[in-house]
Amino acid sequence: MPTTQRGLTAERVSWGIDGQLILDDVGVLAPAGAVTGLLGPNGSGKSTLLRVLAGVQQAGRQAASGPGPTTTFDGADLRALPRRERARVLALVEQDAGTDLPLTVLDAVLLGRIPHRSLLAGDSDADRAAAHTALAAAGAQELADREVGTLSGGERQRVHMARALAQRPRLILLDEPTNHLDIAAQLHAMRVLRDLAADGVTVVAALHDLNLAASTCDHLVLLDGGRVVAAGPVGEVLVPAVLEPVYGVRVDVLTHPRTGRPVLSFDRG
Ligand SMILES: Nc1ncnc2c1ncn2[C@@H]1O[C@H](COP(=O)(O)OP(=O)(O)OP(=O)(O)O)[C@@H](O)[C@H]1O
Repeated sequence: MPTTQRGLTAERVSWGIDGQLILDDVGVLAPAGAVTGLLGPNGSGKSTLLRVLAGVQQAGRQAASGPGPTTTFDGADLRALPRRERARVLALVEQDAGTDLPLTVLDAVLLGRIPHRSLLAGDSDADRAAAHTALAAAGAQELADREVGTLSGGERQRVHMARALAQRPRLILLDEPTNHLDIAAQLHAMRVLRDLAADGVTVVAALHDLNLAASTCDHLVLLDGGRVVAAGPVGEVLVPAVLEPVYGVRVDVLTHPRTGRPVLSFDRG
């Protein structure tokens, strides 16, 4: 039965390679207008899951019989959407997505506008305005004329974010969006994600920093070994009983004196 849930719903998602199951019967719910954090140790399957959700990698079937995987957004089957249509709905910001092309930052961000214009048309004034707005929102306006290949890791990260913002997606999937960013830039990036969510966008971000997740996310999905081991509100997932067996560290949870959100402290136990 089709779901009318607003946001992203994925069910029975599996993916494997060379006989090894990397994602094992994963289900994800990412509500619209919320920031969902995708957590898990190295190699737990976060990047693979984001790529499968984005349609870059095809989900496999868990069992030969029974229903196959589903990925729906606002009730529509994402995998059934033509590629161009899907690019109008969702943006994927991958980790360290490099380019060897001699592109300026502005041109790279303008690529985000392609799904929104007719196939033979060039960039319109509106496209360029959208690109500059996205660059400003991502804190990368001063980089507009630079060549992407000459940027630092953190500068490149902002450009990836700007390209996704220029796409004006209703669903944004980000793999480690704070990678390479200094602390002020990390907080800025998470603010951008919160603002998108406030505008009704469905935001899913793979994060390693559990304190950043604690301070920013509404909803969390925790992967371990390619399976979902916990999902729910921040206060239910970021607790020692859930985190300690997954990460193999001791966890203490304090309460932030101003925000009331959890603040985590770790040691090797
Ligand atoms: N194309 C591939 N070929 C072989 N193994 C793969 C492939 N893609 C992913 N894997 C393996 O699948 C597992 C999950 O990888 P994935 O990149 O999804 O994890 P992750 O949770 O994003 O990790 P990290 O936090 O280290 O970025 C890893 O063990 C990885 O080596």
